Amino acid sequence: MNPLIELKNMTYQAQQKTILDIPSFEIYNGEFLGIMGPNGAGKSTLLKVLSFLEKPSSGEILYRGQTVLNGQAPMELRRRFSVALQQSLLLEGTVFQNIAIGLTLRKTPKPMIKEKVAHWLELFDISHLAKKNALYLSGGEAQRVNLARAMIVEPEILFLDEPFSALDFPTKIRLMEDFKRIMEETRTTAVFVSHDLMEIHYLTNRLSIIVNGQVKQSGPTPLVLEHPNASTQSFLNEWKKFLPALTGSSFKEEKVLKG
Ligand SMILES: Nc1ncnc2c1ncn2[C@@H]1O[C@H](COP(=O)(O)OP(=O)(O)OP(=O)(O)O)[C@@H](O)[C@H]1O
Repeated sequence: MNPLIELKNMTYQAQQKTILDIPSFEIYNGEFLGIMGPNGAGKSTLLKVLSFLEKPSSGEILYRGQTVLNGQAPMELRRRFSVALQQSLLLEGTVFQNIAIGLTLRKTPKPMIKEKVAHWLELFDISHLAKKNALYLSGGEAQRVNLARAMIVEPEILFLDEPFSALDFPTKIRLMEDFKRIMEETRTTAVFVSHDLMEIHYLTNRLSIIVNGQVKQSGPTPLVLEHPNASTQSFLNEWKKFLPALTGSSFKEEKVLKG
């Protein structure tokens, strides 16, 4: 199966420092890919390169097997993706208007916009907020609007950078449950940067661990969590202390150490 996006020998440099050095990386159709790693590892930068928001310093980006010239995707290609960040960045106007933005920009006919916004308001359980000023929402409500705004354009890939991390625990759990159901129903491909192992475990089916700008381990999420390699175990073991059930309480360090 051809990946949707593929990186080959990609580096990203800033201020004479190599931030990312990634020989190969793939995003496959239909997967929910997690990207996890310590602070400053390069997760957000990788997400920006994959979503064409940042241009790599060297290497190649392929979209459906075709090289994207200079890693600089045309607007037509960038519009196939959506990005949702930790801060919901909602604009002055109603919730309805905020969710409609992507369709308005694409000059979608008004009756269709109305129909689609109603559909996504319902899916995210925020129909009652449609006429509310988007700048006066709670954190959980604002993030629901943010995700509905990203999903309404039916992106080929949804890129998420810590969208749940500012939410209190009960709000996060409720939103993650709804979000997971929506992602499964729509079969949307997603790439999800998170610090939080619980979020990664709950949502993703494949996981890449980034340390110091390099991909140190990739694989099915449960496998990576249960069997970290020599490069990822010190990072994952920190989590294991607090969430033994997620990483496998019987996780066998001795086994990994022995190879
Ligand atoms: N434009 C830039 N100029 C200089 N340094 C940069 C630039 N962009 C990123 N960096 C540095 O690259 C490193 C990786 O940053 P990035 O935000 O991608 O990491 P991260 O893994 O997402 O971090 P966190 O988990 O703390 O959000 C950091 O040390 C950051 O300071």
